[in-house]
Amino acid sequence: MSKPTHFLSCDWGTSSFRLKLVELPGLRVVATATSEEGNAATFAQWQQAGRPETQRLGFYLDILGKHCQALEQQAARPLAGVPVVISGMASSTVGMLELPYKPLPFATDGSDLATRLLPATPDFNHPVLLISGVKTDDDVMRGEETQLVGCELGATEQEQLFLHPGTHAKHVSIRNGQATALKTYMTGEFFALLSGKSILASAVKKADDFRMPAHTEAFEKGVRASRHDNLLHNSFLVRTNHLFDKLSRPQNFYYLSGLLIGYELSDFPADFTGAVVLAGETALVQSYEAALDLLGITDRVASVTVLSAEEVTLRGQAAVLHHAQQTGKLAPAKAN
Ligand SMILES: O=C(O)C(=O)C[C@@H](O)[C@H](O)CO
Repeated sequence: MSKPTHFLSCDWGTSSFRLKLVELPGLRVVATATSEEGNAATFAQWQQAGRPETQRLGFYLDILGKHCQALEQQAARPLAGVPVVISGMASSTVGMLELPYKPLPFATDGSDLATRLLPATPDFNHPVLLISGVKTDDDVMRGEETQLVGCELGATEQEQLFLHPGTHAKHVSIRNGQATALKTYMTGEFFALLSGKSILASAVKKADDFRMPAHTEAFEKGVRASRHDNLLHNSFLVRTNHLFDKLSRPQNFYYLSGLLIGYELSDFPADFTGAVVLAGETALVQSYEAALDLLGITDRVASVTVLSAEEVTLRGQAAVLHHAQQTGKLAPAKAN
């Protein structure tokens, strides 16, 4: 038996599927497959198929298997036996196999997260390590716990705050190597609903050039507005900005974004002076960084460290895989 030289990293979220062939120990990505087959769409497909519950895992593994084959072709090497590590919503009610949440606190080195090993079978020739989420009495997360592990925070006495922007943004408090509290904000989901499904939809146009001065200014205007007045009132101004030609539709995109991120960050603990770790997709992280600055948070905390979603996902999954191998849950594979 020797240490594996690769693993398959699967980040299976609500709306997207990402599979990567990753080299160990350097975490270089060798091949990538992405699709819109997130857990919500896959679950809807599964329900439409009307097959018995006993076939659900196989249904999801077929999708995974199809992408493993695509990676095998891309990488031009056999991948049989290479372990797949899955984090995200695949362990939820809409995923391949529902696993119970691990109650907080959890260790930031990934050593005590709840996982399930699905051994390789003739139909699916990879062992699968499925990582479950974590919960408090009134909150949950699936996927971000693995990304938090990937931040490699270390066990310091200084309080740390993990900020993860997204559909369901997460704020997690950490001390002495333990994640102790969690709060979810539906910032991204509210943004999608307001900008896509409400009366504001015709006043907003998706844009991706935050650094354009007119866009940055509109974003900052939104963040500033969140410091006074009511969210329900301020959101309506997206419509009047458009009616009265005060902001263009792309500017309104950033104004609404600034508004919602500003309201989320108004919950940032006033007495927190520790280290902030901001991890997520580049465009969002950029906006949060700007908002933290504008709200004076950057100046009063010890540090703000920015990490990308990809690096923390890969590092987190590799750490959980390592623990599973150390504890004998997953036997080290033959050299692959
Ligand atoms: O476990 C669940 O069912 C969730 O809804 C968790 C969700 O908020 C993810 O953490 C991010 O989308």
